[in-house]
Order: sequence, then structure tokens, then C-alpha cells
Amino acid sequence: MPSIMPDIANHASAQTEGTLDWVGMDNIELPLMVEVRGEAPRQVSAHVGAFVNLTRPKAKGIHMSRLYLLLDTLSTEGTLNSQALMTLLDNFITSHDELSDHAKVSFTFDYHMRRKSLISGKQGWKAYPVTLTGELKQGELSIEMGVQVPYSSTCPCSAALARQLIQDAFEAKFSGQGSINRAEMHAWLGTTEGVVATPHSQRSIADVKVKLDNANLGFPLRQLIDQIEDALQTPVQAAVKRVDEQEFARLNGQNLMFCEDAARRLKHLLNQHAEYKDFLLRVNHYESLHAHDAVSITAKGVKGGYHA
Ligand SMILES: Nc1nc2c(ncn2[C@@H]2O[C@H](COP(=O)(O)OP(=O)(O)OP(=O)(O)O)[C@@H](O)[C@H]2O)c(=O)[nH]1
Repeated sequence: MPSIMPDIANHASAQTEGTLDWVGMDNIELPLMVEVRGEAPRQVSAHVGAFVNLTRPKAKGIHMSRLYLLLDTLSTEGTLNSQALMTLLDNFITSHDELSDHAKVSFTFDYHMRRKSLISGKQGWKAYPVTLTGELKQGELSIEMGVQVPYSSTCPCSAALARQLIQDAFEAKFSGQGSINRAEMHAWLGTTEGVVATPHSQRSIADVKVKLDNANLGFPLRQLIDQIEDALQTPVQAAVKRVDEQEFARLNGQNLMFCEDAARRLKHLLNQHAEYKDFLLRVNHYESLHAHDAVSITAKGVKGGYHA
């Protein structure tokens, strides 16, 4: 190894001068202990983005290795919680004395949760894609928590059209009869001639980002996922026996949703919780009627905050 190695980041000047908003690394893969509110810390496999700004127009570049090694220490010795996030971002800035005064980090990972079946008492895993992002500017920490929650949506228009066909089929079958035989009708309703049409439904994703007001209480990830699933009523299921599938069919029938309905339910929910000081949500219905998607997007409407 040569005794003195060139140190471009420290000693060379920028070819073209200028400040930069963010410089760093993206998609760093590392295992990480994550602690969310009310849960024991657990290991996840994270993809990380680590950034600082570059305030000196003449400086050649930032010191990528310093950010990387700070992350590595968190991965090998620490646990990601709100305090660790603050410390990490603070260290990003202090390690770039004279070069940077803003720092940003994002962790993307799947968070697995045990989910109960609707009726049978069975359990299974669901993996929720999560992104935790922290930004430190002028000593102020801002934390964003994003999660994607899959659910089922049954089209209300299709359901109404199907009901009409069922009514028509009923008329055609029973119109000539003075009094209807109850047993005959019960049996007929159990056939595909009786329920002649079914509405289409689709796997859908609620993509929700919230800005946390007070992350000292921990990342309320389980709480947010539970709230979203409770509001929508038709989250996709893990373990399913027939009794669960039947209950799922009932829930879908009682929660018919356009993408507008789903977005309004979630907006109403998030507006009720002051802890989410801002939010941005996007509801994607991956249509089975069309080859394209039905989408609703909305934000809380905070001045200077998220916008759709
Ligand atoms: N700034 C910057 N560094 C890059 C880039 N691509 C790769 N690197 C490399 O990142 C490596 C780490 O840089 P530094 O953190 O400055 O490494 P170092 O000089 O050994 O570390 P310090 O002594 O702490 O400054 C260097 O080998 C750079 O060449 C880039 O686009 N920008």
C-alpha cells in the first residue's frame, strides 16, 4: 500500500462549483434491529438511503465512507428507534463538519406481523412494506412513516348491476307462480342460476405516509396498520379456512368500495389522529374490470406540507 494515498474528497476542488441539496448513497443493504411502539425489537433486512447536503461550493465531495460506517455501527451494535434515528442523523452532520448541515436517512424493509383469521382462529404472517425516513435540518427532526397495506375492494357499481341481474332472473323464474315455494326458492338461490352474476373485486393497495408529531413515543407502525385495516374492513388474509373465506365474502359485500370510498375512509381516519400531523395517501385498485388501475390520492392539506 502506498504511504500517502490521494484524498480527492478532501484535497481536490470541484470542477464546477455549486452547492447540492442531497449527496449520499442509496440502496445500501443491511440487517437491522428495528423497534416499533409496543413491540419487541426485531431484525429486518433493510435497504437504506443515507444523505447529507453539500454546502461548500468548492468542496469536491462528501465522505461517503463516514455515512456508511455510521450505518454499519447502527446495524451491528444498535437498534433503530426514534432516539437512534436522531443520533444517526446528528452524527451524519458532525462527521461532515464544514460540508453539511442537513441529513436524511430512509430505511425500507418488510415488517412481518402475525394476523388472525376472521373466524377459525388460525394465524399467519403478513409482510407489510415499510419506509421510515428521518430528516434533520436546523436541529429539527422530522420523521415520516410509510406503509403499504393490501386489501380487497369490490366494485359497488358492479355489485348493483349484478343485483339487478339476480332480480331479473328471479322474475323470470318465479313470476308465473302465485305463491312461491319457500324451499324451492331457497334451493334456487343456492345455484348459479339464482345468483346469476357476481361483482368484480380486486386486490388493492393503500399506500400511506404520515409525518409523526412526537416520535419519542416510538414508531406507531402496528397502530397505523391496524387502523388502516379496521377502516377498510377487507384486508387480504393470511391463513384462510372456508369459514374465514365466507366471512371475507360477507365483509366484501358489506364494504363495497370505489377507490374514492377507500381514500375517503382513510382520510377520515387519519384526520382523527393528531399524532399524524400530516399525511399523504394513495389508494390503488388493481382493477379486474380494466387492464388499468383506479387511483385516488389525497393529502391532509397542511400548509407547506404534503401535496397530492
Ligand atoms: N464523494 C464521493 N465519493 C465517492 C463517489 N463514488 C465513490 N466514492 C468513494 O467513496 C470512498 C470513500 O470516501 P471517503 O469517505 O472520503 O474516504 P476516506 O477519505 O478514506 O475517509 P476519510 O478519511 O474519513 O475522509 C472514496 O474512495 C470515494 O472514491 C462519489 O460519487 N462521490
